[in-house]
Amino acid sequence: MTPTGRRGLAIIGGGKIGEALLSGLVRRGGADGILVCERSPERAAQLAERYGVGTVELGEAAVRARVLLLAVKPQDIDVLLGRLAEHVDTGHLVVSVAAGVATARVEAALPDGVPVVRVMPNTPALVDEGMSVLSAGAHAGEEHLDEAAALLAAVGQVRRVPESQQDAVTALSGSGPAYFFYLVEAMVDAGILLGLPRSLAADLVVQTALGAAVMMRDSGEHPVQLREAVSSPGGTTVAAIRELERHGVRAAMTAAIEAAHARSIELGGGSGRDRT
Ligand SMILES: NC(=O)C1=CN([C@@H]2O[C@H](COP(=O)(O)OP(=O)(O)OC[C@H]3O[C@@H](n4cnc5c(N)ncnc54)[C@H](O)[C@@H]3O)[C@@H](O)[C@H]2O)C=CC1
Ligand SMILES: O=C(O)[C@@H]1CCC=N1
Repeated sequence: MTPTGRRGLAIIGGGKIGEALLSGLVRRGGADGILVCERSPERAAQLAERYGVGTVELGEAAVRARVLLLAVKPQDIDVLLGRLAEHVDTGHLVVSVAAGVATARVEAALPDGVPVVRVMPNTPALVDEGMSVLSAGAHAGEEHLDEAAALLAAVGQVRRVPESQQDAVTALSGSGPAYFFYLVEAMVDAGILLGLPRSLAADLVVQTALGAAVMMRDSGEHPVQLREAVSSPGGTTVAAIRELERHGVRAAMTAAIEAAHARSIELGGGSGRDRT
């Protein structure tokens, strides 16, 4: 049963991803109906000022909000769930974005039957270009998945996967923005090495990254075809790509994503199971 008076969403944990989601949701629908519960009073005050949202204690969040979005570190999730359990019932929808943490682990800490949806978002939600991937827990139905999807669609794209794929998703799109930032950092540094001013190098690389991303999204062509179109015979691009291959950049990327996958499993204490 859902007590009347419960409405909207409470974001529990207003850190980097909590803020990324919050900013997009407020931009899209305003601050009304969004609460933030944040352990650090300074951070809570900062978010209240920045986004005009109300800040609440954990118990009040559960009394006032129907959807509880848990955005604390995997290492903090058990303590949070322990405190949350007495305030939650089956009328709530619990959405967890904690990397690696299986829905079964969240469900086990809460009263029986509480619907749980696991989501892996990413920080481009800050600019409405997020990628959020959803999986249902044992007590979450289509309506819960739809509700979580509608929420996250406000800040970017949404996909659904079986929960067993969530650690791979985490390694690819959850952590993925950092790989691109790292690459851009390296390219800007190379431009500086070649004598360009930092701000010009940064502008060139960021616009190039954006243009390349839009082409990959909109052209309908495979990245290999797009790369071939840049690579003139005997030209500059093939000279550069040969060095990337020689230094094992492709293999390094594979190893990096495998390491993120392994770490996601480790953080969660094991791989998530799919619903049967
Ligand atoms: N940063 C990212 O790009 C992404 C993070 N995630 C996941 O989101 C979660 C949060 O990550 P970040 O935002 O990067 O961490 P963060 O450390 O920036 O934020 C966590 C926030 O939770 C607060 N907190 C901790 N325990 C609390 C409690 N009991 N009640 C209220 N607030 C509490 C902390 O004070 C902190 O502000 C993690 O589980 C991570 O795996 C998922 C996708 C992307
Ligand atoms: O690094 C992390 O653990 C989190 C999960 C995905 C992105 N950031």
